[in-house]
Amino acid sequence: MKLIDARKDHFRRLAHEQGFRSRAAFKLQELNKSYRIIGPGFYVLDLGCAPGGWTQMAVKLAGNQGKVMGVDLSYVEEIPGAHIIRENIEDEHVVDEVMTYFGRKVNAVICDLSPQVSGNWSVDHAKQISLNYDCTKIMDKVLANKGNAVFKVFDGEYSMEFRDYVKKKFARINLTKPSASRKQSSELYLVCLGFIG
Ligand SMILES: C[S@@+](CC[C@H](N)C(=O)[O-])C[C@H]1O[C@@H](n2cnc3c(N)ncnc32)[C@H](O)[C@@H]1O
Repeated sequence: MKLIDARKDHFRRLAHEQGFRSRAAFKLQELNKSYRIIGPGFYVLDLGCAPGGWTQMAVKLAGNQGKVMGVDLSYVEEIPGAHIIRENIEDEHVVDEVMTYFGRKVNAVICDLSPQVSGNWSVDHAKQISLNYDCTKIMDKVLANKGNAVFKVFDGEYSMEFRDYVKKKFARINLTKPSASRKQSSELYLVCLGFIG
């Protein structure tokens, strides 16, 4: 077995053992250990949440006093402790649904969006970055002052432009790759701390 397959297998097994729906949950856990994106009592919005690994991890990190909402185009099976809506994040009314559910601004927005991949990297990359810009439109309206965010980024031509766009909105940002993410995949995570608005 190749090393990459062994690592994938390791995180898949771990996800199964610990009841997480995707091994992606461990990427969020690892990022959170380094950057404390989500703390106890946080209100968390998860954009592009299916099948729900990040949402499950967010529920765990935010604890009993926290509140978590997930949004996805796809159906997501119920997750105890989270409110899930099936919506397109490009639709403007998502903001209203978010504010109605939380009743106030949130402490963290987590975005792990991927478009339907075509196999043509430049097209997939451009679409993924465009989804991230849509997330920032929601984020600008719902994230509280000093809140945190994380974005998956398909690395490519427009990544740095996106990083620079987001940079102005936060006190601190860092583009990083958790070890739970395959080395071969061109995905990075942009961690953003201290929303300035
Ligand atoms: C990599 S998956 C997310 C995995 C998730 N974080 C987890 O841990 O289980 C990316 C998701 O983005 C969703 N997505 C893509 N475009 C979307 C859109 N316009 N609105 C809502 N969700 C979208 C996809 O349906 C897909 O479920």
